[in-house]
Amino acid sequence: MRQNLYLLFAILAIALLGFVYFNYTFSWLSKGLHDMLEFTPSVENKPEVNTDLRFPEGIKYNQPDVSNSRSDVTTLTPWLAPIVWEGTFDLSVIDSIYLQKNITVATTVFALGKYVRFLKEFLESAEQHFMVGYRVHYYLFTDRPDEVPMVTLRPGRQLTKIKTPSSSRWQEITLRRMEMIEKLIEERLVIEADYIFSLDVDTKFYCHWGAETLSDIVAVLHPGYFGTPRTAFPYERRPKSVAFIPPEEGDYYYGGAVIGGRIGNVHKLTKACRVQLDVDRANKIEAVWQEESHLNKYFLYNKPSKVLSPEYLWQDFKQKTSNMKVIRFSQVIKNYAEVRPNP
Ligand SMILES: CC(=O)N[C@H]1[C@@H](OP(=O)(O)OP(=O)(O)OC[C@H]2O[C@@H](n3ccc(=O)[nH]c3=O)[C@H](O)[C@@H]2O)O[C@H](CO)[C@H](O)[C@@H]1O
Ligand SMILES: [Mn+2]
Repeated sequence: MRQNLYLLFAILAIALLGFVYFNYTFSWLSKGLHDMLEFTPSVENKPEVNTDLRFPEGIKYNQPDVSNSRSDVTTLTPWLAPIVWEGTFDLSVIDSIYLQKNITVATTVFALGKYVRFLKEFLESAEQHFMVGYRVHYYLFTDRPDEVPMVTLRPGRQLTKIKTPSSSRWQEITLRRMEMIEKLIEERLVIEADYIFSLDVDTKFYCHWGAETLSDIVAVLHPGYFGTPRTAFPYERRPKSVAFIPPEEGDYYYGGAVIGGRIGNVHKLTKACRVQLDVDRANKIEAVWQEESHLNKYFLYNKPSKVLSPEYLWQDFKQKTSNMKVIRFSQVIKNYAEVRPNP
């Protein structure tokens, strides 16, 4: 009798322990599941790419110079951001640092209306020269998905088409790029990429463009205004527009054809420009160079951490100047009246 009682106690104790354990494990499991479901990556909590400049041991490369490698051009801004020119970087050092990071570079391209015709050369030349060796994901905004040419991409590279409404005004197309990039970052790039470049499509790569261009937030010097006095920059000069810059301010004139950087930084930029564009729209004013004017305003008060020389944005019709050792990326010649939907 007494033995039976002991047995009953033992069974009860085991059952109790089992119950407690099961409950604990279950709540732990369900908490994990709950956390997983709750964790929607956003721009705020995006796990950032490691920005340490880690360098593998045992790599042989040239000793750095102690004098400036380029005496004909400025290679630093007054806030000490590098201006990237041929001869200022050692690609083998750059790649030793960045290849091991296993990064993905999102590249946004807009090709609406007749601008789809620029895609073939753009993509084919990008596959030859742009971020070769790195994972690249093109996000192509277009209203003519059926006219997108088939271009063979290197391994590890992909292209996603994003159906985009047409527009009857070219200004509207360039203006809307900011908000579309802002949304794309929020909806996809927080998960899918580490860096982003936004590039004009009426362009072609002629030479290497690689990881030397990566940084927090990257601007490009417009080839038409390198060396121009700031008073002659085509900034927005009407105070009614938020993009207004007074004549005594300004560092450089940046091109709207290239914007780059880490996802979070470019999100900040596109959001700020979109908000400014909305204010202008409400006040019924359109800046003289659309989003490029707002971009210049943004970069005046939020300085870029790296600046690309005109090697990274040339124009095919321009004669090569002596300080241009290479042309990497250039605007092709286009017949504005023929390709744009309106004058
Ligand atoms: C070299 C440079 O910095 N260029 C800038 C300049 O003129 P651009 O003459 O370079 O402007 P653009 O006609 O190339 O338009 C900019 C981009 O918008 C897209 N697009 C435009 C029209 C159209 O019908 N379909 C279409 O897809 C396309 O991706 C094109 O590359 O000023 C524009 C703003 O006004 C942009 O800031 C451009 O980046
Ligand atoms: Mn262009």
